[in-house]
Amino acid sequence: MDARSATEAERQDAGAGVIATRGLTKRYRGGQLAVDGLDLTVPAGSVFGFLGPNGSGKTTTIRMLMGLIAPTSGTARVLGSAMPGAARTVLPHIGALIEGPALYGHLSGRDNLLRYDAADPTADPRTRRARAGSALERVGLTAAAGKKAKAYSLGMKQRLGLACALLQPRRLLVLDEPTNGLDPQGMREIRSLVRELASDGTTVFLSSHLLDEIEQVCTHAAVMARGRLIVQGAVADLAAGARGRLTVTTPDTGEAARVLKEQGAGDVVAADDQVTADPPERDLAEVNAALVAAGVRVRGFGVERASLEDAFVALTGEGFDVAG
Ligand SMILES: Nc1ncnc2c1ncn2[C@@H]1O[C@H](COP(=O)(O)OP(=O)(O)OP(=O)(O)O)[C@@H](O)[C@H]1O
Repeated sequence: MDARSATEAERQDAGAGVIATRGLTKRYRGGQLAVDGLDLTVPAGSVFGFLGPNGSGKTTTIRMLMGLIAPTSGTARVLGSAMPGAARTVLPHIGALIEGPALYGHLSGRDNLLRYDAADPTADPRTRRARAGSALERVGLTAAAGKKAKAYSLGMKQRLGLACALLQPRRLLVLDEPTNGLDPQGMREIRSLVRELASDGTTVFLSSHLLDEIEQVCTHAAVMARGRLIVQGAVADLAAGARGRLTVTTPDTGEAARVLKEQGAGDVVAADDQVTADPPERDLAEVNAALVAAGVRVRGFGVERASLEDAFVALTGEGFDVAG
């Protein structure tokens, strides 16, 4: 693949997907089926969110994609080549941040990068400092480059890990839970950095157990539950596949709840001055009219835009509930 020109490589990615797995399965030695028949297609140029509760198989999948462990069965193609066989030629095109960056606490941010770069036999030593400088710039660490890494906040460490991944031009970035353990400010910083990195056309594959994170950052997503793929596609399409909640604002919540149930609404929940429900399969104007006819003082009536969470609940019949 080294012989291919960049445009040829991009054309190939666009056709087959930057990542494409077929029937990818991993059963650990203890018998645990961690990933079960996964068919995943990651389009070129997407920011692809790999979403699932803890233990759903995300890390195991990423480790197979990176050639760190072999699948029990099925195939994984990354940048057009079969893994784990092609790991040596494929991995140089991938920037990865998996399970937190391995940093030397006693070295400065810049020296960590220089050391990381020096471990890459293809990296020209004459341009090393310039590479480190521009990677620091991209992740916003120039001002803190001289500080020891052990004095960095978690968010700064994560950004330094990203800088390592960005030392060379990459066609694909793979980030495993990049905001895990960060405070809200740190999360915001990493999210906006990911958006920025993607804006030049680099495909970004990131895992998360946070639904709203995926909605905020990603163009595409795949949802995992218990090792299986529940759904994948463009985030806008996934959310559109589910109906949002009907919300009625009224002081007469008891009567409103009764009428909504009578009209066929599901999961009716009354609280303070609002009743929410899964909308019934009928013209909502009729539902509104029925409320008014029953004497309910309707002060607000509408269906909220469906979120990815609604889609997940609709698809699995479960809440997207994660412990930690
Ligand atoms: N090395 C291993 N040996 C045996 N079982 C494992 C191993 N690694 C993971 N598992 C099991 O495989 C399942 C999937 O784990 P995995 O780490 O891939 O999920 P995950 O979605 O990445 O979750 P998390 O966000 O908690 O890392 C879990 O039930 C886990 O306990």
